[in-house]
Amino acid sequence: MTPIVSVKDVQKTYDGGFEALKGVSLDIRDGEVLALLGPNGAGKTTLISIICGIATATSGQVKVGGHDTVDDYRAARSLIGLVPQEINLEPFETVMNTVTFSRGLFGKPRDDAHMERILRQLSLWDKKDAQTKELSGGMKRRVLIAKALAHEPKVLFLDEPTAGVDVELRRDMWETMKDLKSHGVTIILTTHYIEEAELMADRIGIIAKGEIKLVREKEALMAELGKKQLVVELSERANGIPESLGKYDLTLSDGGSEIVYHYDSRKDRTGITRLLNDLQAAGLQMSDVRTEQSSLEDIFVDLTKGDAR
Ligand SMILES: Nc1ncnc2c1ncn2[C@@H]1O[C@H](COP(=O)(O)OP(=O)(O)OP(=O)(O)O)[C@@H](O)[C@H]1O
Repeated sequence: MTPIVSVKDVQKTYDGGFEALKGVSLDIRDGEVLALLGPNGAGKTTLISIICGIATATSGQVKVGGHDTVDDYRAARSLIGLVPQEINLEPFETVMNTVTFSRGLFGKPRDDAHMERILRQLSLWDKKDAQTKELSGGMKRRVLIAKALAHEPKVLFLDEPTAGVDVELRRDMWETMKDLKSHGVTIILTTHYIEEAELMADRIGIIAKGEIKLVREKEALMAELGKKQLVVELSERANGIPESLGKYDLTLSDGGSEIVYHYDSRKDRTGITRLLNDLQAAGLQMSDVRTEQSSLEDIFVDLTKGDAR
């Protein structure tokens, strides 16, 4: 399937000489929710700004729906809705006018039915005549989404939609995102919250120091969570793994005082009982046994260690 957004070798050096993106390539699939996780200053906003045509790449190419974001800016931009991090609404304007105006900016004809549909979908219909300054923080964020959807884009970028919002509002936002996805909108969301990525995303991308470190199906990452390690502490250091234990996935660690067994905890037979018997039969004395599990958080911390700027 042709990706709805294709990013190829995008590099960005800001005027001061700082390299914020170091050759990023990424394909976004039609209809998916992709969560971009990364520490502060990783380059998430820079990447989104380049895709949306707000910033220019120093080199590389971005296409949206097959349209080059530089050569064919208008066509590419009209397929994109952007919900920024900051709330930037006209305080004295009504919700309806705010959203209608956004549609007009894209040269789209007035469409009252579409306006009603998105305002209802975002639970803002009751507030259509209210001035934006009269709205709660959560409603203002939903108005930003309505604005971004006003011109019927195919792809919606949400830059940290739930940063600094309370738990209840975060849940509301998640419901809104699920609803939009069910209506076929492709969603790219940047977040610091691993829980949010786990809950919302079809795929998870990890970005750090201007580089994409990993893009994986969430299910595959979850399967990774199923991978566990059994660490067997030995009473005496071993020089190597005995040949009789060659059939197990074992590594020797901590200078030979631990044997680590990698296994899949979701399987019916983990092989642990057999391994412990075989260790004993091989003459290895065990002093302790513990299990360890890798989580998305571990993977994230591992990949982005020391990368926050
Ligand atoms: N206009 C600019 N001029 C110079 N440097 C900039 C500019 N905008 C961003 N940067 C730098 O580029 C890097 C990436 O910034 P960016 O805003 O893309 O990160 P981010 O991943 O979105 O971070 P956060 O999670 O804090 O929003 C940072 O080191 C930032 O200081």
